[in-house]
Amino acid sequence: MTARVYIAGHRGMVGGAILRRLQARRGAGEALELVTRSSAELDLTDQRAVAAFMAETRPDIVILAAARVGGIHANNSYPADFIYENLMIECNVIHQAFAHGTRRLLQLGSSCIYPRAVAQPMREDALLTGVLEPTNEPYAIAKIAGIKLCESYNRQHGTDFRSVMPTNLYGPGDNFHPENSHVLPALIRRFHEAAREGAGSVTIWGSGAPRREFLHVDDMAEAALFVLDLPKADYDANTEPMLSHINVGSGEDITILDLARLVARVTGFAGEIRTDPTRPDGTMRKLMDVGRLSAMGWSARIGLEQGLRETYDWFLAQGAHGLRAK
Ligand SMILES: NC(=O)C1=CN([C@@H]2O[C@H](COP(=O)(O)OP(=O)(O)OC[C@H]3O[C@@H](n4cnc5c(N)ncnc54)[C@H](OP(=O)(O)O)[C@@H]3O)[C@@H](O)[C@H]2O)C=CC1
Ligand SMILES: C[C@H]1O[C@H](OP(=O)(O)OP(=O)(O)OC[C@H]2O[C@@H](n3cnc4c(=O)[nH]c(N)nc43)[C@H](O)[C@@H]2O)[C@@H](O)[C@@H](O)C1=O
Repeated sequence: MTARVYIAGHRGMVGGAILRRLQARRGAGEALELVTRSSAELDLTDQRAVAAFMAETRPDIVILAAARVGGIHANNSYPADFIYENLMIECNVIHQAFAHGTRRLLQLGSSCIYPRAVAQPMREDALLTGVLEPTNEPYAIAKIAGIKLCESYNRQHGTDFRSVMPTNLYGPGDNFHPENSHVLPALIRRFHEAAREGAGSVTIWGSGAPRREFLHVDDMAEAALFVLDLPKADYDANTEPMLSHINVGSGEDITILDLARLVARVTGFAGEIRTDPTRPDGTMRKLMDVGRLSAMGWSARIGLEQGLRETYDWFLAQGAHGLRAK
């Protein structure tokens, strides 16, 4: 029987990578009907619109990769947008999927759900054990609510709603906005422009000392579908009813200064790298414990330098007009 799969957020970096992978599987003969809507066609913060869409399409499977997403500056500048839009999207999609008989759902959270001073690497059971990082607390609260929505519907209604918690992601389709993006695309753009203009120095935000873990979006898409495809008994055997989320990461982290040096090398920038202490560092370290997922049989394949080079090639191929405006 053909499975109808709704990919929410298919125009985004992660949703796009998941869609490409599912299209390839359909092309290889798997019985899949893929349903997509842009935010202009369906605003997922609109409860009535989401209810009508779910009633019309009745997806068997929902992949929730739509969210209000941004880097440290965007999170810090628009906290109301980040908490409101993400809570609304999650409530509407998860509830209406339940109400219209979706048999399995996978939603994406984030590594920022964990307390800011938590032991590294961060285990799934560190959730709700301490104070969150203030620069992204509203977004993190919404992402924690997403996990608890899934768990609550599973416990009360017997649904099969799952959550993956990705580390910092990058790759083709990323947002290269100079202020609102995450660090990796921001640095690709800044170092590329500096190399092209022959600038003597590039300034990165904060002290350069924070450590981050980066995962290529193609690895992320593969991991998401790996978790989605697990038989329910296997998912349940590896999680607990009230601790049901699964970390996804590469298992390796790097300082922001070393990341900047790597980006400089890849983009051909040979000048000085300066730091800007007036910009926030955010959490000093975020490294996922990926033991739960690797015990199930998945681990990352794309190394940071290889992934960075591919992403830079994609960035160059877009030209200035192919990049997102905000
Ligand atoms: N990027 C990262 O480093 C990380 C991402 N994540 C999570 O992964 C998921 C995907 O992120 P990513 O692909 O990077 O984000 P993007 O910003 O690339 O994509 C998000 C997508 O969500 C859609 N969307 C946003 N608001 C609405 C709305 N109101 N109605 C309908 N659609 C909406 C947008 O659709 P449209 O284009 O049609 O407007 C957009 O394509 C998110 O849940 C995010 O929190 C987790 C950890 C790290
Ligand atoms: C995925 C994750 O993303 C966000 O958290 P974050 O990890 O702090 O994200 P970031 O990529 O923006 O920064 C990482 C580090 O890098 C430094 N940094 C240097 N120079 C630039 C720079 O030019 N831009 C940016 N954005 N950061 C820079 C920056 O100061 C910080 O120390 C949250 O949205 C959170 O909610 C979330 O889920």
